[in-house]
Amino acid sequence: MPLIALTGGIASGKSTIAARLAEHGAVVIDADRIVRDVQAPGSPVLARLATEFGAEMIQPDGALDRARLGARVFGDAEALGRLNAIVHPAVKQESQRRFAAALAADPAAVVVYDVPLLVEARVDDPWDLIVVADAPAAVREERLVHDRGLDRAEAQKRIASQVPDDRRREIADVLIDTDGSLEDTLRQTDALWARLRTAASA
Ligand SMILES: CC(C)(COP(=O)(O)OP(=O)(O)OC[C@H]1O[C@@H](n2cnc3c(N)ncnc32)[C@H](O)[C@@H]1O)[C@@H](O)C(=O)NCCC(=O)NCCS
Ligand SMILES: Nc1ncnc2c1ncn2[C@@H]1O[C@H](COP(=O)(O)OP(=O)(O)OP(=O)(O)O)[C@@H](O)[C@H]1O
Repeated sequence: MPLIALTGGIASGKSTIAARLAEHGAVVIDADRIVRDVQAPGSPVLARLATEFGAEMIQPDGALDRARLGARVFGDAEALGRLNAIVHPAVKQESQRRFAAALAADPAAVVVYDVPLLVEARVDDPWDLIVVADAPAAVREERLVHDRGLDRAEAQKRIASQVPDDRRREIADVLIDTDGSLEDTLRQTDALWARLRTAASA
């Protein structure tokens, strides 16, 4: 089972690449999805977040107030570090459980882990291949403002909460340039899939 890490800064196009790989047959495991699952109402992670950041971080329906916690941590490195220390171990454990489940279901599966914070949190794991979606920070900032409706200061804080682009490029086995058209990104993704298929049958 090849285990592939797909990383990139916020709004670099990871989801676009992951969706295309899934169409080809890859099993995609999404770290942002796991984050939400381990923070579900009633979870131990959510209880620790309330202790650390205040009960007002929990909404009346029991769910995490994501906008409120985001406003608290992005732009405050110390608070972000405390958030990461609570959430990341649970995400690591759950992701490894999902990799094992994918392997058990199909030993030949190509498993792709869509993970924004690879350099920051998981670079030393035993990946067979590291794929990096790469678009300049200025382009990603525009996408956050125009496509996702973040205000500019918020977008800049999120980008600044992650390592700079060159740190991701340094660890890339495959770099997908996501600064062009969507068709360009899909073409590069198809080429990656062809490479994975060839490696699997060799
Ligand atoms: C702070 C929270 C509640 C904000 O939630 P929100 O719904 O606004 O954002 P969402 O979770 O969808 O994340 C969107 C993007 O923000 C970036 N981001 C999220 N968390 C972080 C972080 N701790 N450091 C840097 N960038 C981050 C990623 O690029 C991610 O894809 C949430 O992001 C969170 O709990 N983050 C901590 C867990 C984490 O590190 N997640 C990143 C992947 S493991
Ligand atoms: N060449 C391109 N490749 C990929 N995405 C592009 C491209 N041009 C524009 N986009 C747009 O950029 C946005 C990238 O968002 P996407 O959700 O794929 O990024 P992401 O890396 O998964 O973000 P996040 O870290 O927030 O999960 C999408 O709205 C997509 O349509």
